[in-house]
Amino acid sequence: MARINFGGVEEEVVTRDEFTLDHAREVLKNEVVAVLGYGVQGPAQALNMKENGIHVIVGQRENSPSWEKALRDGWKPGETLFSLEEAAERGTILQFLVSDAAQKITWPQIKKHLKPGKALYFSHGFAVVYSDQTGVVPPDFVDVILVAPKGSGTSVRKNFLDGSGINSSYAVYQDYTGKAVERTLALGIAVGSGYLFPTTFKNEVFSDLTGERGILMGALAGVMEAQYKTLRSHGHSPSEAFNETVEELTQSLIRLVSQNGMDWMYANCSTTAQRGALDWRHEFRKAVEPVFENLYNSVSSGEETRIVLEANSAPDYQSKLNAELTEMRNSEMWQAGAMVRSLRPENWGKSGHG
Ligand SMILES: NC(=O)C1=CN([C@@H]2O[C@H](COP(=O)(O)OP(=O)(O)OC[C@H]3O[C@@H](n4cnc5c(N)ncnc54)[C@H](O)[C@@H]3O)[C@@H](O)[C@H]2O)C=CC1
Ligand SMILES: CC(=O)[C@](C)(O)C(=O)O
Ligand SMILES: [Mg+2]
Ligand SMILES: [Mg+2]
Repeated sequence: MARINFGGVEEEVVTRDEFTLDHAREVLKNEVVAVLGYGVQGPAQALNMKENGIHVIVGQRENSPSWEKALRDGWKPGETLFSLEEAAERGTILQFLVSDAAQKITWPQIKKHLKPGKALYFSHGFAVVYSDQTGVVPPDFVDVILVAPKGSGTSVRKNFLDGSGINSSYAVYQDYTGKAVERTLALGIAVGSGYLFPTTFKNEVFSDLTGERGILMGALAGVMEAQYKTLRSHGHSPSEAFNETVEELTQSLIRLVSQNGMDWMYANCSTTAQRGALDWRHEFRKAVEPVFENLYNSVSSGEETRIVLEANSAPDYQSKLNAELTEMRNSEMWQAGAMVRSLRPENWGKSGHG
């Protein structure tokens, strides 16, 4: 494990140079990894592991869209594709990758198939940390481990295919076999992580729920909407408002942040922009700090979990969710966005504008 200095704080990080894929294969050579659930993370982790030479089977509800997707991806019913319970019975490592809400529902079925020495693997601390709400309390005779890729399953797969990797956090909640850490790291490398950083189940879920509700998704959309609305209310055209709010960010500036940090992005903008951004940054921070504090409290109290589980248990959940996403897609701002995207030279002739 390498000790790495992150801005003055030392942390231990595992890279795939240290924990090689060959070593991961050795650790997992007698294991059958059952990936339970084939939604977003399931396909990415299952395919990456399979292509890395790990013995993988998939468990998924039959006659569901995800079952069809598993067939299209080449998993064979009766050989490598089974019902959830059949796969849970056959697997020695059970990767519980149905949605968090479905983990609560399917837990009684899966639990039956946990035998001494098996490992129960999560990509989120959710089910275990909020066990008072989910009922997921693993028996004491299994390893309980976590590898949480810090990105969408789509990126887990895409980065694997282009030879890079995603970063993931890892944690051991319960070490029954004495080999839980080795198993966790081997799985982390096998699913395509570039490096792994340690966490706990609780820290993983608290930071993940905060991040996705915050800057990664919730704040991102909310702040963009606020700026777009302000520009529009002062008479700016949709294309101008969208370009100055989203397109310039995603096509140019955020890429510079990704490459070399915020100061470097600033340094590559005009001195006029730099002066204003350096001043206004403090205004924005002060304005949203209380919102983030409320958010964190809502995560740590279990309120966010309660909302998620309640929403997911509604019979019309999927149609309500689709309606909300459609409303977003059909808003003026994101319709303008679709048109702006179609005007990117690489998209000419593909759709939208004539
Ligand atoms: N989506 C992502 O990219 C990320 C997800 N995670 C975590 O990975 C885990 C899996 O998440 P996703 O892949 O997003 O899940 P998902 O929402 O795509 O659902 C996965 C599967 O759950 C199955 N499912 C849903 N309800 C069910 C039920 N009642 N009975 C049986 N199966 C049911 C669906 O058929 C689907 O194949 C979660 O713990 C999530 O928090 C972690 C990092 C990123
Ligand atoms: C992609 C990811 O890591 C998220 C945003 O936390 C999630 O999908 O839950
Ligand atoms: Mg996340
Ligand atoms: Mg998440």
